[in-house]
Amino acid sequence: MGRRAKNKQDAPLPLAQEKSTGKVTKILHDKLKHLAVRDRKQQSAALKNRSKNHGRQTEKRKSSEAEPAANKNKRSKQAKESEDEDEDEEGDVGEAGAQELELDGDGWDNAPLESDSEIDEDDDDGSDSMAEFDSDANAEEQSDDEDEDEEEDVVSQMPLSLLSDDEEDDDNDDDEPDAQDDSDEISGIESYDEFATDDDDDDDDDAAAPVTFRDMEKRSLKLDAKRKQMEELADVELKAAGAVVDGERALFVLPTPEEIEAEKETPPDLSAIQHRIQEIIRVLNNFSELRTEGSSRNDYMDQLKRDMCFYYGYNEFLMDKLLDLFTVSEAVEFFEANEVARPVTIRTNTLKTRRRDLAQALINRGVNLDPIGKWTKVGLTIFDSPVPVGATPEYMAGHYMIQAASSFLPVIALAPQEKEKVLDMSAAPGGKTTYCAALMKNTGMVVANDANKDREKALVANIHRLGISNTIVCNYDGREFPKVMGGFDRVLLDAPCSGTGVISKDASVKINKSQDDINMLTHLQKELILSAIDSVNADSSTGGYIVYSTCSVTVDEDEAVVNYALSKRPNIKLVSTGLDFGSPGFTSFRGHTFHPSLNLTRRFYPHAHNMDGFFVAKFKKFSNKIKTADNKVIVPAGSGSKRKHKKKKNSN
Ligand SMILES: C[S@@+](CC[C@H](N)C(=O)[O-])C[C@H]1O[C@@H](n2cnc3c(N)ncnc32)[C@H](O)[C@@H]1O
Repeated sequence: MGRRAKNKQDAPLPLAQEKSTGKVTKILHDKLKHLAVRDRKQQSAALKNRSKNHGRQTEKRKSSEAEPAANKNKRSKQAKESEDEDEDEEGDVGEAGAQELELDGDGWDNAPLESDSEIDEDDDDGSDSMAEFDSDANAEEQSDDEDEDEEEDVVSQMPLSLLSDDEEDDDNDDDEPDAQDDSDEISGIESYDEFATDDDDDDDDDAAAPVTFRDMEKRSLKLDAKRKQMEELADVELKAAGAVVDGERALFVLPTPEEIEAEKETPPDLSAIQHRIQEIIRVLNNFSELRTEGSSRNDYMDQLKRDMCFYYGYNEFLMDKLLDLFTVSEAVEFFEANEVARPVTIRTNTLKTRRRDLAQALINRGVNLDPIGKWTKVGLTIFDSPVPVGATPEYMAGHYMIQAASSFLPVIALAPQEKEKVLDMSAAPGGKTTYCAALMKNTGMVVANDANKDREKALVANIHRLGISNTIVCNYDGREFPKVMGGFDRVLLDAPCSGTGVISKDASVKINKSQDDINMLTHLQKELILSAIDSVNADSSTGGYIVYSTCSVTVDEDEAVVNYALSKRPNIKLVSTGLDFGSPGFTSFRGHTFHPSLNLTRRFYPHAHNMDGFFVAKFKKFSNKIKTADNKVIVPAGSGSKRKHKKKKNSN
């Protein structure tokens, strides 16, 4: 993964290096770099081409193969995000969302990163002084630095003739190879010939490249022969697999009950089960044409569920829940994504440092990193690190928090402002509390509560390590809250949940959840959300917001809880989370209809967003009074900034 981050870079050298590098050396260095990049491009084109040829033949058989989906998704997403990040660091979502709503003032990210925005502007000047690099440029710069090391390795392994060729050819583009290219071919440098051939064949690469070769016809014949050979090979392979006969797929037939019984007696053949999963999905996706006589959709679904439970290790309850949520193909993507660890991400503690300084410090320790994405100015993805990320001097000094990318989202949505009074109702171990405190620049007050005293130890430790001084920790059941303390400008309820969004971190969720667990959790979540709402002061001049989040993807714990809150508290409404990615929440689900505004909530999935499964809803409380059905007006204790006690009339 680190290589990916390295490869994408084409940024200036880190300043330290540039300062100490003479002009001539730099030119030479740039040439070598150009050479190495070109060489790598050629090699990857060659590889791509080969697999393309082979892939075309096997595509039919493998069309529904979901195995690489999550990884591919992840790769392209990360690459895309990184590219986007390079292009524009200004368009922060939290900020944009807040502006759009005209509710959150400047947005969270302006506060700690004023300097960043200045830097962004300066960066556009094209100046290459260190002070003018924004954090992303810096991260990029470092990756580039590593890239150069890698490139030097590549260069050192290159044939001398090729090296000198590129040196001379420095200013030429790949699409304008010169006589030197030809002479290379003549002199029989095999690798060059091969690269050129592959390049030639690669649609994605520059189309002008092939015109440089003299014996095009010979090469073309050679290429045809190679292709034919590959086709034959692929055919043999496919026929051996019994999947293709004369270009058609063989009819997939469900195993009989006897065959299923016999299967149980033999050691499980995972690849056969995986193949059957794909075949059943293929049939289900084109049922009228591909079904076999006598087998119903339910027969296929039952077999599919059995196979997926076995193959991915889920219990039937969760399998059913997830198949309610996703199409079968998407469910497979979700399962696959859960088999892959999410990238390690960290959040810069802007109370102590800036992202670019942190990135530089970590890079100096050999850490390979990149900004998470353009939606955050404080997050970094760690691709690899020679030192444990939780034990660097920067970590110890509180310069960052190891925090899942998804865990940034509710705080971005909450957008706490300086000098506000904020409640984090279930705060331990404190990723979100400490982010709130940082956005508030250690002003105002954060009340960090959690019902679990043990977990609060980590919360307290993080608060100290990160240098947070505006936060108090308390240990109540959140349901007591409006009575304990109220009148908050904003409340975050990052609710206890089943964790179905974080299976890649905790695989036990696959088998240890039942409907009873979900029922218990949703009951608690519903009580907590009402407490959270009642703890907010609707008359707050800057706030009046509640954010509800879970790391679960079940509708029971997400939309259903939010819908419940809307029905019980007519003094609130859903507003935009300010997050411009994620899927909209469900407005109806399996026969249940939710309030149409549920589409303002956001869902995040590992297979779609390369982050933990997550749900975020943001409410605005517009009144402290609740009108009941029989027209009574109730003012729940804790809504206003001060609790009002009626004076008892003295009976004497
Ligand atoms: C999802 S975790 C919170 C993670 C935390 N917000 C963070 O970002 O680090 C849910 C938390 O809810 C706490 N919790 C469970 N029941 C609670 C209750 N009745 N009142 C308050 N907190 C509760 C758990 O102890 C757990 O720490």
